[in-house]
Amino acid sequence: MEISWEVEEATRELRKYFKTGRTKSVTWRKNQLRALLDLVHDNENAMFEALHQDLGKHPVEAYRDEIGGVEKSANNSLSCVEKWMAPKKSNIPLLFFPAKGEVLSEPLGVVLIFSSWNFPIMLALDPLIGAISAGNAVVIKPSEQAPACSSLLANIIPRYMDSNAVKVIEGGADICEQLLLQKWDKIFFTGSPRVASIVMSAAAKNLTPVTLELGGKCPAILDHLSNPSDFKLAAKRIVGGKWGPCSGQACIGIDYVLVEEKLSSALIEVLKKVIKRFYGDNPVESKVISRIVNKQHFERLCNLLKDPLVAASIIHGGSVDEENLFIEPTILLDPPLDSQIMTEEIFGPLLPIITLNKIQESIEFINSRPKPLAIYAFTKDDTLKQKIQFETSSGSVVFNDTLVQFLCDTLPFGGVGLSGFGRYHGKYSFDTFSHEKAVMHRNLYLEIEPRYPPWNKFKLEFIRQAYRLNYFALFLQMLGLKKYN
Ligand SMILES: NC(=O)c1ccc[n+]([C@@H]2O[C@H](COP(=O)([O-])OP(=O)(O)OC[C@H]3O[C@@H](n4cnc5c(N)ncnc54)[C@H](O)[C@@H]3O)[C@@H](O)[C@H]2O)c1
Repeated sequence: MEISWEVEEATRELRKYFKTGRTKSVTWRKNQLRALLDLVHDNENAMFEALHQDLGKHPVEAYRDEIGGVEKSANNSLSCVEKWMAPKKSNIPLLFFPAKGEVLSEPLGVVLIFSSWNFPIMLALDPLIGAISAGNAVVIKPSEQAPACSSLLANIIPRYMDSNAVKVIEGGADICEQLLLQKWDKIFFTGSPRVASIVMSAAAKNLTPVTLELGGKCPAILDHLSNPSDFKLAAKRIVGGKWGPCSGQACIGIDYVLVEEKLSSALIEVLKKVIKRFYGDNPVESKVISRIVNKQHFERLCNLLKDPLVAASIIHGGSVDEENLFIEPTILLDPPLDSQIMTEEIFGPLLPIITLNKIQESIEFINSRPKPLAIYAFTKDDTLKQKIQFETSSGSVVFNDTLVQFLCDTLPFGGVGLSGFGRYHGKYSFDTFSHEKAVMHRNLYLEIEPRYPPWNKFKLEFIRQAYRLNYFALFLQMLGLKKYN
């Protein structure tokens, strides 16, 4: 494959600049974070416009889910980066006495960030914050499926940030493939499992580490909530967690709801009322609900509804408007479990409700499917909470709310199994783009001869006792009777 001049030149320049060591200084990192904050501040309206153009996102939703989140994350990194960079002292076991140990976080080098179209600003700039905080040089490849945001980022990033170290390269699959032929020190990918496996195969050629932020089917479990106001609040949060972010086109949005059969009609009634309150009598005219990103995804979602058994399960909504790429908030009751809508990530405004005899069956239901990026559960039952926490596996678990984990910088964000691997946000982003280097300082005295050949029984016994003593010393340290160094 022919590599474009832009791709070759960009990676060559970044590598050369990274080698100068300038990106490693705390001053450079902080200046870049400040520049990013200026960029967001000065271009807020342009971002609102681009997000509206690509996805019909309302400015408040755009600020809540993207622009505000980036500001919050950059401010957090700005105030913590010096602390994160500082070498961390490490206890060294007595076995190695006399010695000192520390852990140094060093930048990985030149990194590549692929972002997705559904949060095109957030998913490009939030990993960038981690990458520059950790002192790396970066290429961002925004999603070509959100073209207004992609070209806005390509236009403004060089005007604010150190363009020797941060570059935006726009394009589709062809450019992605060219980028993947270059050597990177890390690839941070947000997108689908299909493309993730292409990325991982390419990365394997150079043993490049990858972080894969993927999606999946995130379930919401609704338990008995005897207090009617709890039930209503849970239903409201389910609406917020399904249609709130980008009209369901969100990796951590609710994909389907699990509820006991006897509660399903009450749930549907409340959901309908909340949908009406949020989006009005005629949601197609609503200015607060995002549009489907493009015709291809619109058709994909319409096809999910074409299966006659699925169509028969629609109990609310279902209307579509191709011209405006709009699909009404739609609720389906018990579509067949082997239909596409229940086997593939929906990534749109369709909400299947799956009824169970007992809510405890939700554990088995979830465990019989690929590991989701998030599990949401509305319950006050501690036993059920324990079962969900310890008997299922997912990127995150949230009790009695939805989506909030994404904005919480102190928690790691990432998937497991088919929903991806690696984590970011806050300090986790810094770690994702750093190598933790072990440093040990020893002195040139106190030589222990039994560690060297020629071997004999005495040396074996000496090493055995030295290792045991080491554990004894650790035991003393646990009791607070011994301090290393
Ligand atoms: N975990 C998360 O944080 C998160 C966030 C948003 C979306 N997602 C997931 O992303 C998916 C939807 O996003 P998408 O449609 O943008 O995904 P996608 O996999 O189609 O595209 C993601 C990125 O890969 C690039 N790409 C496309 N073809 C490529 C190729 N052949 N080689 C290399 N790169 C290529 C795209 O340009 C884009 O930048 C959903 O599965 C969703 O759950 C996950």
